[in-house]
Amino acid sequence: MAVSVAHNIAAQTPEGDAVDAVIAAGRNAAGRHWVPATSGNFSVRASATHIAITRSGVDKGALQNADVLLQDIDAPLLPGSSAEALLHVVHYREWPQTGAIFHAHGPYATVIGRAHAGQGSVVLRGWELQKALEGVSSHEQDIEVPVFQNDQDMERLWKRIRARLTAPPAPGLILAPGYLLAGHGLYAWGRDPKAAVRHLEALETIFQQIIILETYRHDATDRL
Ligand SMILES: CSCCC(=O)C(=O)COP(=O)(O)O
Ligand SMILES: [Zn+2]
Repeated sequence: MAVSVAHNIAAQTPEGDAVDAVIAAGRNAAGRHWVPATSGNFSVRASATHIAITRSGVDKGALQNADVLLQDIDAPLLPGSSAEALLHVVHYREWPQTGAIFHAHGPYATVIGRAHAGQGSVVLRGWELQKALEGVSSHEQDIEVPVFQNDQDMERLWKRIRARLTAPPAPGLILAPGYLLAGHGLYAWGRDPKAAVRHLEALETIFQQIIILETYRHDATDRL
């Protein structure tokens, strides 16, 4: 089945649960002011071959079942799907263990991505909240969050993202379960929706803490 709209999907099925999880993720993100002006897109794996994903251009804080599509990850993208649906579908194809991908336009992630576009990554170190990321057990670990220049051509953008995520990380660095698009926002994923939202929240909060720290240091220097 290539085409399906979620208002026809029965509750308490893997597909129905995936739709519910997408709606809950959108509402949560809107409550945190991470998806202003219809931004952001959310997907949850329903099976080995299908994901539930948000329609394009809808308020992600007011999602209804009809705003969620059931997409076959090996089929062409459904009409009306998210403008960034390709970044979701190809990720699920490449990494079968990914259970949810959440994309938000939180202010701190968006600004940090733009500030670090020239370096191509942000390295996190010294933040206790790093331990909310899968596989991280210490604030002393160096976590690399890749940063990509924004691009409206999703195929070209995905080629750059894939090349980076499949390359071995530099010695001593662990790749975060997320990446930044400069001046655009943050993609984060996890084995299930709970892990994906934890990663989104941890990264957005650490970026906020970095910006507060840098502002504080800058202000303190001005006072000297
Ligand atoms: C209005 S924000 C511009 C598009 C975008 O970056 C986004 O995340 C939302 O796009 P979608 O097509 O998924 O609604
Ligand atoms: Zn976006």
